[in-house]
Amino acid sequence: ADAAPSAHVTILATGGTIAGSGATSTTTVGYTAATVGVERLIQAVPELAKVAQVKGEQVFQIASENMSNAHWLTLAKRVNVLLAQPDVDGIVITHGTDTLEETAYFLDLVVKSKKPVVLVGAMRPGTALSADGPINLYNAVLLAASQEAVGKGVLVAMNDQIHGARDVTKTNTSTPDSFKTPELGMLGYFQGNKPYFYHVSTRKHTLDTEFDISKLDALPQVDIVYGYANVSPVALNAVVAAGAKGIIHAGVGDGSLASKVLPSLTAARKQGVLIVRSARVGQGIVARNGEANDDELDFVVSDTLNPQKARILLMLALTKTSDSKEIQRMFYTY
Ligand SMILES: NC(=O)CC[C@H](N)C(=O)O
Repeated sequence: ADAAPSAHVTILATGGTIAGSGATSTTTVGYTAATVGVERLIQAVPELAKVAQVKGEQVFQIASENMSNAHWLTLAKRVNVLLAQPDVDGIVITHGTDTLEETAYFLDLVVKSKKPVVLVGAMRPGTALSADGPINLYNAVLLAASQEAVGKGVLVAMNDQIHGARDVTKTNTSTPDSFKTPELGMLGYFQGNKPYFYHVSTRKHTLDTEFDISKLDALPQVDIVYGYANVSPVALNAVVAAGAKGIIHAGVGDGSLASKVLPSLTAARKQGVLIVRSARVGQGIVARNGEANDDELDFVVSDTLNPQKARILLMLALTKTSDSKEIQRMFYTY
């Protein structure tokens, strides 16, 4: 018999379609997410035992549209405790795909370890024909058990591809190839039971960040307001009235600010609310002093972060400082 694999990987299960089940084998929408427990996920892929000694923990059992700041703090603290143990070599987190990229980026900024952390989900429930969960989970464990993944930051394993937390995004509502890193590029592939890396991000992550959530039990309120034709400041004003400490403006184009919205943004900034100019487009740079005079307005630009990831960085930034120049530096660092 083969010797047992030496790497120890803990699977933290949080719910999603990877733990979902549908009425029939052709049910690929309208199924129920977050029903199958972590032990059954592990039992469904006996091949995992060939690549790592696997342990499971059910951290949550939710659809990821319900992921909250509180869930993130609980999850990140658990990840840091586990990775500090000598008998844990890597972590896999099973997750709903809707906010998987957000959880991945949050962890990328707060995990204090070089050991691999890999997020994985599925686009089809386990009951479906050609369910993608089992192979995705197998690849994720393979990656978390690998030396290649050490020091690469938080990774996402989907559809035989390896993506980096900062730049990956869900691009399709339902197809198995939904996760992509358009333009900036995925990091690598799985093939023949091995991960292969080709790219690394130039941005800092994990051990090289300045963020420490170990003593936090809440994160500052940061909300996103969307730009569109015929926009009014109603949504923005509501968010400010609700007490937001920061706002991500998901502007049209390269982060343009409509003249009907600008006065409310300026007023919010004067009240101390941090304003980040981001773009709903999803790719490309929002340039400082490009589409608006950010120096004069005292706004921050998101660089290439999409709005939902800019929200995460701004929340963490606000746990350290309210200085807009410092926060701008962080947006060019992470
Ligand atoms: N494919 C999925 O995982 C989507 C299921 C659910 N909406 C979630 O994100 O948890």
